Amino acid sequence: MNHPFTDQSDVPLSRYGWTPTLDHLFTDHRAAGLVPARIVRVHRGSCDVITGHGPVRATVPAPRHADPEAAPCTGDWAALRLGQTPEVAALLPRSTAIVRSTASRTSHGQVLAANVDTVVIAVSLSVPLNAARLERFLALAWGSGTRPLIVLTKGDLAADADAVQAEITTLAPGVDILVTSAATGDNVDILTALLGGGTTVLLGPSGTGKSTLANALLGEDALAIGDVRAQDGKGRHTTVRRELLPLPGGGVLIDTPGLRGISLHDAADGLEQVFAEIEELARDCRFDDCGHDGEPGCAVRAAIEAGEVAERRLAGYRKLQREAAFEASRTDARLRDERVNRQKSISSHLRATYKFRDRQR
Ligand SMILES: Nc1nc2c(ncn2[C@@H]2O[C@H](COP(=O)(O)OP(=O)(O)OP(=O)(O)O)[C@@H](O)[C@H]2O)c(=O)[nH]1
Ligand SMILES: [Zn+2]
Repeated sequence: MNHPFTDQSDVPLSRYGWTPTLDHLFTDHRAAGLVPARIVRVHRGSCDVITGHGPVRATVPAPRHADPEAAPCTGDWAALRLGQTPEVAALLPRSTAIVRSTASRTSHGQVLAANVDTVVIAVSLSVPLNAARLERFLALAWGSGTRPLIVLTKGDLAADADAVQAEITTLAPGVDILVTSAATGDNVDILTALLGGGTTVLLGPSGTGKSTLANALLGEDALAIGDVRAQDGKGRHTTVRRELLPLPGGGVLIDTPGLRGISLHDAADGLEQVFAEIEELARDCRFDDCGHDGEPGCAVRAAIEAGEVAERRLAGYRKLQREAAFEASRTDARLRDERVNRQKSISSHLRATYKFRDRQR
């Protein structure tokens, strides 16, 4: 029997997530002489892929669509035309796509990773929970068609991991929550089991412990090992980072700079990017807290009057500003409630302890 999936040449590719279902989808491509490959990293006009016979640098033909979402990205399955210059001939349909959301409605999203099964949302137990931010990450995971999994990191530093876990349970019903510690190795094996053979990405704010967790999952200092020294065209050495790494127990981990940089709660940052020209002008207003509403010496108004900036740009800017302020106040209120609740539970715990001691006397 020689089923293509059991063919020896395809065995390494199964380590990168190739399944019988994908193999079935590939039937026509195979008949056309193309070979399957998974995209490990994207460059301008080319990409690094892994095939059943090892890594290949392949060219990517100029896009037929203006839509950047149609461009290949890390995690995509490609149909490769081998030869003198290997070429990505087609992409298989994506099962999921993590798209960077843009505040501007007209611009297309940018796909950061494709065919991801599980989004691990890393939440540090060493700092107060930011519920609004967690909600944004959850929305991103669900919206991408992936399964979110909340991993509470730095369990060894937690004041009260159970309380945080309880709060998150009410926030994210039905989502698995796992308390881990890379320092003690707690629950890393369970996380490995939960991820199974699928494709995983780690999301979360900087300093949450994503790299540390990735290394624990990879079983060695593999993120560092994943950096390969390579020579570029001019003979210079550069560090090439693999952005898709096989996990020892099966499945793969995707780690791209785009995913690392994703920060959804920073609405203010987004504002500055989307309305850069208004932020720029506002710096020249006479008053620091200028509302651009008829104040003397307002540079934004002056620009509108001069026809340099459209009135509706200011209106859009104001709308987003209100949304950002609302978001921030919601977070602040949550944090306040949380502190109060934590204090309450600490006091009631202390009361119970004292009562118990009194009875012992
Ligand atoms: N005590 C303790 N410290 C941890 C744990 N996991 C990570 N850290 C520490 O937290 C710091 C940040 O960890 P990283 O893994 O670099 O965090 P990151 O999320 O990858 O950060 P970025 O690369 O900025 O996105 C490091 O100093 C780690 O040693 C843990 O389980 N327990
Ligand atoms: Zn002004």
